[in-house]
Amino acid sequence: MIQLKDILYKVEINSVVGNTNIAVGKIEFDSRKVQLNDVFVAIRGSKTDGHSYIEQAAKNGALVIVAESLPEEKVGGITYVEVNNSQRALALIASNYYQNPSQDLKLVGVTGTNGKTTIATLLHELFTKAGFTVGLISTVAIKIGTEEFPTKLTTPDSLQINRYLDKMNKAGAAFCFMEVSSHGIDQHRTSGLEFAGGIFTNLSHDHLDYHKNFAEYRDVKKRFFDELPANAFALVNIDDKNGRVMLQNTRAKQKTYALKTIADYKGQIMENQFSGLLLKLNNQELWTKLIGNFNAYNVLAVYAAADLLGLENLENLRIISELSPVEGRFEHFISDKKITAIVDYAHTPDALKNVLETINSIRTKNETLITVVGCGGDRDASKRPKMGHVASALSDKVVFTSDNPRTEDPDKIIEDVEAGVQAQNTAKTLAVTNRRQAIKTACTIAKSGDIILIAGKGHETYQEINNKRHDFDDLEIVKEILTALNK
Ligand SMILES: CC(=O)N[C@H]1[C@@H](OP(=O)(O)OP(=O)(O)OC[C@H]2O[C@@H](n3ccc(=O)[nH]c3=O)[C@H](O)[C@@H]2O)O[C@H](CO)[C@@H](O)[C@@H]1O[C@H](C)C(=O)N[C@@H](C)C(=O)N[C@H](CCC(=O)O)C(=O)O
Ligand SMILES: Nc1ncnc2c1ncn2[C@@H]1O[C@H](COP(=O)(O)OP(=O)(O)OP(=O)(O)O)[C@@H](O)[C@H]1O
Ligand SMILES: N[C@H](CCC[C@H](N)C(=O)O)C(=O)O
Ligand SMILES: [Mg+2]
Repeated sequence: MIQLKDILYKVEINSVVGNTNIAVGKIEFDSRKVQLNDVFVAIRGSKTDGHSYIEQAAKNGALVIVAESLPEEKVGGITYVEVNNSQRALALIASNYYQNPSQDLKLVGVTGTNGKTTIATLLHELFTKAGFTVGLISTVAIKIGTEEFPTKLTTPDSLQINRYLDKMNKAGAAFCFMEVSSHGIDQHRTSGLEFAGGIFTNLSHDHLDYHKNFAEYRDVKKRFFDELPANAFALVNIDDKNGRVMLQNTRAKQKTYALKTIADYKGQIMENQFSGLLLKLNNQELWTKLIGNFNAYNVLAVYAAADLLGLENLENLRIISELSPVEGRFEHFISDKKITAIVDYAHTPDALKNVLETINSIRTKNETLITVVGCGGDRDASKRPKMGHVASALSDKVVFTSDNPRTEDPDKIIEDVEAGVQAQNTAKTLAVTNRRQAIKTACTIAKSGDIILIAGKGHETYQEINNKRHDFDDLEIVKEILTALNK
C-alpha cells in the first residue's frame, strides 16, 4: 500500500490536519468516483468548484482531502491537506503515486497551435521503425507500441498521463512522444513530468475563448519551456516570431529549425507535389510522402528531434522517407472519375490557409477547388469569421456547414463564419447545415479533375450535437457519396 506522506513529496503544502503516515487507496479528482480510503483532490474548474463536493467525497469514503481551502467542519479520521494549487498538487501526487514514470523513459513534449499531432505521431512511427517500443499521447490516440487506447483530450489529465507512462515503462518503452496543449499547461496536467525535450511548432489564433488574449496564450506555451530541465533540449521553429520567445527563459539546450532563416536544422523545399515533398535537410536530400509547405516544417522538426535523441543520421533520413501521412491530416482519395477529395483537420484560420495555399500551389488552373468547412461550437467564436474569410478567398466554391456544434445552434455558428466573407467572395459561397448534405453538395458540383477539401474534422469518427456523439467520418462519407453518384 502507498503511504500518504510519500505521495505528498514535493507538493507545496500550507497546512495539514490529521495523520500523513497512513496507507491510501487511489487518487481521484471527481467526488463521484471516490471509494473507500481514496485521496480526493478538490479542483476549481471552469464549470463548477470541486471544493463543493468535499462532503460527498467524504461520504463516499475518502480518507484524505487535498484542497486549496479546508472546510470548517472536519470529519474525524480524515486527513486534510491544504495546498496552494490543487491542480499542481494533483499532478505531483499522480507522479509520486506511479513512482515518477516520466523519469524512466525519454519523454518529449510537442506544443504549438498546429502540427502537434503530426510531429508526435511521426516520431512515434519513426522510433518504432528504428526498433524501439514507443509511447504516444495524442489527440487521435494513446499508443503503447502498437496497442491503442482511445482518448478524448489532446493532453489528458495528470492522473491519466502518469498511469499511461507507468504502463509504457512496464511494456519496456524507451520513448514517449506527447502533445502538450495550452489547456494542459494552464491546468498543470503536465506539471512535475520530467521531459527530455520540448518542441515548439508555431503560434497562431486559437482558443482565445479560454485564454484572455494572444499574449496570455503565448505565455502559457512559454511556461512549458521555462520549466524544462537543463539536460533537456528545447527545439523551436525559428521562422515563427514566437520561437525566440519560447527560448527566453529556458534552462534547456536551445536548438532551432527553419526553412527561411539560419538555424541548427535548416530545411529547403526543392519540390512540392501531390505525391510528396523533396527536401534538403542540412544539405542532404530527402523525399517524403507528406504534402505541403507546413509539412516541411513538421518533417524538419521530426528529423531534428530524432537527431537530438541520438538516432543515427542515415537511419533517420531513411526511415523518414518511409513515413506515411497521419490519419485525417491531408488524407486524400481519388474517385473513379478523378475527383480528388482531401480530408484535413484544419480547424484554425492559419491551418486552413496553409492547406488551401498548398492545394493552390499544386493544382492546375482548370481544376476547381471546392471547400466544405465549418467551425466547432462551444469553442473560440472569434476564429469563425477569419475561417470564413480564408475559405472564401482561397477557394473557387465554398459550402459552409457544421463541424461539431456541441451545445450551440449550428445555423448561428454558420452565420458567424459567413460574417467574415468579403463582398467580392459572397457569390462563391453557400450554406448547407447538415454536414453529410454539404459534402453531397460539393460532390454534385465537382467535375472530373476537381478537388474537394473537407476541413475541420480530420480523423474524427463522430459529430457531436447537443452532448451526443453520432457516427460521422468525413473520408468514409465522401467516398460513399462519390461512388453512389458514379463520379
Ligand atoms: C475547459 C477545460 O479544459 N475543462 C477541463 C477541466 O474541467 P472543468 O474545469 O470544466 O471541470 P468542472 O466541470 O468545472 O469541475 C471542476 C471539478 O469538480 C469536480 N466535480 C464535479 C462534479 C461533481 O459532482 N464532483 C466533482 O468532484 C470535477 O471532477 C472537477 O475536478 O478539467 C477536466 C479534467 O482534467 C477536463 O476533462 C476538462 O476538459 C474538457 C472536457 C474539455 O473539453 N477540454 C478541452 C477544451 C481541452 O482541454 N482541450 C485541449 C486543447 C486541444 C487543442 O490543443 O486544440 C486538450 O488538451 O484537449
Ligand atoms: N506545422 C504546421 N503549420 C501550420 N499548419 C499545420 C502544421 N501542421 C499541420 N497543420 C495543419 O493543422 C491541422 C492540424 O494538424 P495537427 O493535428 O498536427 O495539429 P495539432 O497541433 O495536433 O492540433 P490540435 O490542437 O487539434 O491538437 C492539419 O490538418 C493541417 O491542416
Ligand atoms: N482540439 C481542438 C479540436 C477542434 C476540432 C474541431 N473539429 C472542433 O470540434 O471544433 C479543440 O477542442 O478546440
Ligand atoms: Mg493534436
